[in-house]
Formats: sequence, C-alpha cells, structure tokens
Amino acid sequence: MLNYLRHKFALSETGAKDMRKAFFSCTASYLVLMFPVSLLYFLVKDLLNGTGTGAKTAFYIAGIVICLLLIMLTTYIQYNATFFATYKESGVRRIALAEKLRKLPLSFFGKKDLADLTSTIMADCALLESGSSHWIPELVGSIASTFLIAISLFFFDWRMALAALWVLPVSFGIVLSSTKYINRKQVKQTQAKMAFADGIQECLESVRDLKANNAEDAYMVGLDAKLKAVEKRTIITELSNAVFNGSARMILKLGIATTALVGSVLLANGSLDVLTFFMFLLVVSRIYDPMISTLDNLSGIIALNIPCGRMNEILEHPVQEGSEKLTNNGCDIVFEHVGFAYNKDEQVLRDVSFVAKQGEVTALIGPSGGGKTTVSRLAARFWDITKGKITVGGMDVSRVDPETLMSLYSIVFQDVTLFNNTILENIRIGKKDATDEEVIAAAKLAHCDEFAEKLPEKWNSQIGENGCELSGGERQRLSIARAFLKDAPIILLDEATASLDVENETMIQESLSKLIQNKTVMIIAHRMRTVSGADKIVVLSEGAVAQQGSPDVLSAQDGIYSHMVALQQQSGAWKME
Ligand SMILES: Nc1ncnc2c1ncn2[C@@H]1O[C@H](COP(=O)(O)OP(=O)(O)OP(=O)(O)O)[C@@H](O)[C@H]1O
Repeated sequence: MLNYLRHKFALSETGAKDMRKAFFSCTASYLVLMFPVSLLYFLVKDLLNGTGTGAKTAFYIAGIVICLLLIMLTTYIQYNATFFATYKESGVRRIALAEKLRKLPLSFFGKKDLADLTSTIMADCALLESGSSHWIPELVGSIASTFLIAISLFFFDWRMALAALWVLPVSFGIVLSSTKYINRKQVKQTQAKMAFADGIQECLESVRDLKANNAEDAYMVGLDAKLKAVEKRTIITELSNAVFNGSARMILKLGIATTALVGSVLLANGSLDVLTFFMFLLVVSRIYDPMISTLDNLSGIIALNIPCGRMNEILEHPVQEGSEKLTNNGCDIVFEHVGFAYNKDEQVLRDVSFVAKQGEVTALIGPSGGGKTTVSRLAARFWDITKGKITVGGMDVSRVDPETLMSLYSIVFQDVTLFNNTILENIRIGKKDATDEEVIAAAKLAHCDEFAEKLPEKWNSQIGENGCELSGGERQRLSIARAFLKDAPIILLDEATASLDVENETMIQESLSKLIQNKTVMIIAHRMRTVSGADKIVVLSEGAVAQQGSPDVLSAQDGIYSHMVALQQQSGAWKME
C-alpha cells in the first residue's frame, strides 16, 4: 500500500506513511460523528419506554461530554495527520524536485519548457497540498466509515438498510464511470493552460523583438486565441463535472426519501417499530454528508493524476551518475570516435576524434551548426555521448559524477546568464568561498572595474534580472570574471569575446593569456583573428572533423579554414556603397 501511495501521489516514504495515518484518522473522526446519533437513539428509546430516571440523566450528560471530547480528540488527530503532515511533505517534495532538477541531464531540459517546470514546482505542488490535506483522506475516510456504518445498519433492519444505502453504489458508479471521460477533458484543459502560460512567457521574453518588428498586435491575436482555448476547455471540464457530480449528489439525497417512504410503509403494516424508523431517519440525515463533500472533490482527485504524473516524470527520470573521485592524470581532453544525437535519429556528431592538449589552446571553428558548441559541452559531460569515448587526463568523463567533473572546468558561454543580485555576488558564483578582495581582483582582470566603479553602489550595485541593466559587453565581462575567479585547469570559451569591442577584446585577450597558462583551453570563435594565435585548430563541419592541425599547416591547405580566412579578409574590406 505504501509503495502504491508513493507512486500514485508522488510522495516521500514519510509522506506515504503520514497519508496512511490520515486515512485512519479521517475514518475515526467520521465514525465519532455518529456517536451523538446513537446517544439520541437511546434517549428517545428511554423517553418512549418512560425509563428516563435521574441516573439516566447523568449517563446522557456523561455521554454528551464524552462525545464532545472524542470529536475534539479525533479532529485534533485528523488535523495533525492531514494539514501538518501535508505541508511538511509539500516542503520535502519541492526540495526533492529542485534537487532532482539540479542533477538531471540537459537532455531532459531540452524536452521540457520552463513554464512547464515552474508550474510543476509551484502550481502542481500547491494542488497536491489540497489533495493530501482534504480530498484524498476525506474520500478514504468517508468510504471506510460509511461502509462500517452500512454493515451495522443491516443488523438493525436489512430492508431499511437497503432503502437507505442503495444510493451509494449508484452514485459512486456514476462518478467512477465518468472518470476516464473527465480525465481526458482535464488533460486537454491542462494542455491549453500550459500553451497559454508558454505564450505569456514567450511574449515577456521577446517583448523587445515584438516591439522592434511591430508584431505585438499579431502576437496578441495568437495569445488571445490561446486564452479563449483555456476558457473553452475550462467550461467543458467544469460542465462535465457538474453533470456527473450533480447527478450523483441528487441520487444520494434520494436516499432520504426512499428511507422515509419504505419506513412509512413498513411502519403502517406493522413490521417496523417507531424507534428503528426514527434511528434510520437520524442516520440518513448524516450518513451522506461526508460522501457529498467527497463527491465535490472527486474531480479534483481525478485531476491530480496529471500533476502527479509530471512530478513522477521528474522524480523517476534517471540522473547522470558517476564516481565522486577525480582520477585524471593531467588535463588533456581526448575525443575518440565520438558520436552524438540530441534526438534519436538526428545524428549531430559523427566519428569525432581529436586531442586538446594541456598547455595549448585548441580552437574549434567551422560553419554554423557544424557542432562546435556541442563538442565543447560534451567535453564537460553536459550530455552523455552515444558512441565512442571522451577522456580528460585518461579518465572517462562518463564515469565521473557531473558535479565533481565540473570542478575541472571554467566555462564562458555564448549566452551569459546573470542573476538579479550585485556585481560581486554574480562573480562569486565562480567560487562560493572567495573573499571580496579575490572577487574584485578577478573582476579587474576581466576589466569589469571600468563600468562597476562608475555605478552608484559600485561593486555592490544590483544588475537587474539576467543583468538587464548592463550592456552585452559588460555582461560578457562578468562571465569572464567568473572564469578568472574559478581558475579551473580546463577552460571552455564559447564565443567569449564576441560581444566586446575591439579595444576590450584586446585587453581581455591579454588577461586571458595569463589565465590560460598551462591549462587546457578549448575556444570557439567565428572571428579568425581570435583563433589565429591558437596552437591547434579543429574544423568541424556537418558534425565531423573536416581538418585539424596548426594554423600554419591549415593555411597551407585548400580547405574550410583557408576558405574562411579568405572570406573574412574579403568582408573586412567590404564598404557600404
Ligand atoms: N539542445 C539541442 N537540441 C537539439 N538540437 C540541437 C541542440 N543544440 C544544438 N542542436 C543542433 O545540433 C547541431 C549543432 O549545433 P551546435 O550549436 O553545436 O553548432 P555550432 O557549430 O556551435 O553552431 P554556431 O556556430 O551557429 O553556434 C545543429 O544542427 C543544431 O541545430
């Protein structure tokens, strides 16, 4: 049962145990609510028999007090087992999801969009909070308590029990038979909501380009259509729920009428006593209440399948594993017949073999889409390769834990990611325990002082979301400063200086040349000027190595490299006429 609960509701082991406790406590609290009915039954019996003496009064007062205490106690236990446990579990679940996301390979994120993942951690977890604190324990508690009460009713009078209880299987049958149908509607509603959330996110991210292209109105038409789709899907889902649940609720209420009708007939023909009839009327006035509130929530419980499925997809997705020990001897990077595909059947790299030696700069060049960025990221095990082998200092990277492996790398990406924090803290990401002096020294090497010291708060200035208050070149310099601060033995520079002006590029290249001494450097650049000083050039074209060697050797060959150099010389001489 525990394993079933864990998988069904994406729970931790403790969460599953707490949910089981919640089932028992809900059942107990619903059963206890029937105690006053029993007390009333005995009171009416005494009154009818004329046996209500002083001693009995004390019995009833004690009974009322005990009922109240029991109701308070079971409610308290139910609150502990549902609300407190649920919110504790919700915290654990969010942390587990975030931890898992941190460890998942990039291939996972390629298939998921940001809006989807954010909604899983925020909205889906919140939805599951309602499910675990109310709906699910109440469903199980009401079914279990109603079942136990139903059995006891048959001991009193099976005919009256049938008249009172026939509605339960019928109304549940209606709701259960609609489960698949409603589930399908809810899947479509969720898809429409996700498409709309994606649209909003895309609109916010691309607002600059939309304005620049006067495309806001056209985009809004598309967004409006997505919003209308959400509205339509929500109405269909709610209407379907209302039809099935409304019918089930109506049928439940019919139980009171059939109990009264059958009871009156049996009473009239003398085969039922007044007391039993009265007791059944009392029971039917209460027995359906938990069921009715459960039916209201049943569609919510069915809808939990979708968020739980999405959470399980994250929680059960295999992570990249490996040893937490580095066993490399030096830091030469060797690609041996490497093959790789982001998506099955779309081979991106084919039989790529080359060596990037420690103490040398290896430049990856070639036409756009040739696989340069892919190669540099595979070297740091951002993805696992499908064929061949990549080693660092003789150590197979696929056998090392990605976090451990990353300690060997300083990476400057083409697209810089900055955080809404101060300049100092953005650089300190390169080395968490660095002192302010160390951070500023690294920042100065990357020429960040030129803009940081002009800002009102200097190094402690906030730079806005993703560094939106800085220019492209300033953002790039911050990411280079991170690499200086980390000072790892392998450096990957993916178009690191592309957004800098010539003056800054020259200054940073001087600093970089100090940083890269005795290190393994892999550099990707489109400007031939940037790579002309490299020790080795690897030309990648259509996912394969087309040429490799020193710039001098490649210049002498009639290949892609000499062709690219010639083309860039031509474009350097180009003038607007
Ligand atoms: N995350 C991804 N998912 C699927 N395909 C991808 C992904 N990233 C890159 N590709 C594809 O892999 C191929 C190689 O891309 P890559 O970015 O490595 O080329 P590149 O040589 O660095 O290009 P550029 O010089 O334009 O940056 C391209 O066809 C690209 O469309």
